Amino acid sequence: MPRARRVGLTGGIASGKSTVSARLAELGAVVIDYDRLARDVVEPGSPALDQIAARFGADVIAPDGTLVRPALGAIVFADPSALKDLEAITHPAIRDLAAAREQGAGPDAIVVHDNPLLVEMGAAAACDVVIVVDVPEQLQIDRMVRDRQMTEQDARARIAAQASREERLAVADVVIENTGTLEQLSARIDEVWKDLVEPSAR
Ligand SMILES: CC(C)(COP(=O)(O)OP(=O)(O)OC[C@H]1O[C@@H](n2cnc3c(N)ncnc32)[C@H](O)[C@@H]1O)[C@@H](O)C(=O)NCCC(=O)NCCS
Ligand SMILES: Nc1ncnc2c1ncn2[C@@H]1O[C@H](COP(=O)(O)OP(=O)(O)OP(=O)(O)O)[C@@H](O)[C@H]1O
Repeated sequence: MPRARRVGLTGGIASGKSTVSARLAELGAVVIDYDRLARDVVEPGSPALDQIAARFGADVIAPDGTLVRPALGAIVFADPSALKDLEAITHPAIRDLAAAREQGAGPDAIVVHDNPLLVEMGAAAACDVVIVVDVPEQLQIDRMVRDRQMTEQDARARIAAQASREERLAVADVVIENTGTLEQLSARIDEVWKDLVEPSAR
């Protein structure tokens, strides 16, 4: 197997993707953070933000012109058709920005697409290697409630809006099980990185 260039990194909400991608960046990967891109495409003055205001109303725009993320989140994670509309507005711009970032990486770079919706966006097949960070649902919920002050109901609504564990695992080339300590996670990432840089027979 040739050395990977485009690596997809995914996992359910609060599975530990950002922790994994931060370590991969330290090891030398160029990381494209899709949650970050999703913020960039709705900056004040962007076409996407104008479309969001037209679809969801003035209540989701603050007086300073920025998106009120909790207000929009409350709408879309309670209503699948509203979420679909939001994604139809933002995902094309997110895809374009990701392609430009990848283009800008050097020819020898290992580019990690850190995308919570890699499976949902149909982007897994275009990756050389797909890494899935996997945790049981209850651990996702515990982390969201503990670290993000979310209610259990909000946490469950976000999980319900995403692909299932099984759907993600079905496209995984590498699974990082994140049920242990941060030290164990770090050691596992180093092992995975070694295999990305110098692939053994996979
Ligand atoms: C609804 C919004 C405003 C809520 O913002 P908020 O600050 O509360 O959450 P944030 O954007 O930081 O996302 C946190 C996590 O929620 C989950 N999540 C975000 N968007 C989605 C979605 N469309 N479907 C399922 N889960 C999602 C992801 O696990 C993500 O890591 C925001 O999530 C958004 O604009 N989503 C649509 C864009 C998108 O699909 N982003 C995901 C990366 S492509
Ligand atoms: N093995 C672990 N042990 C303890 N805490 C962990 C472990 N892995 C991750 N965490 C913590 O869990 C929280 C969620 O992790 P992280 O932000 O990396 O998840 P994520 O998948 O990127 O979430 P999101 O989908 O919202 O972007 C963070 O506070 C992180 O420090």
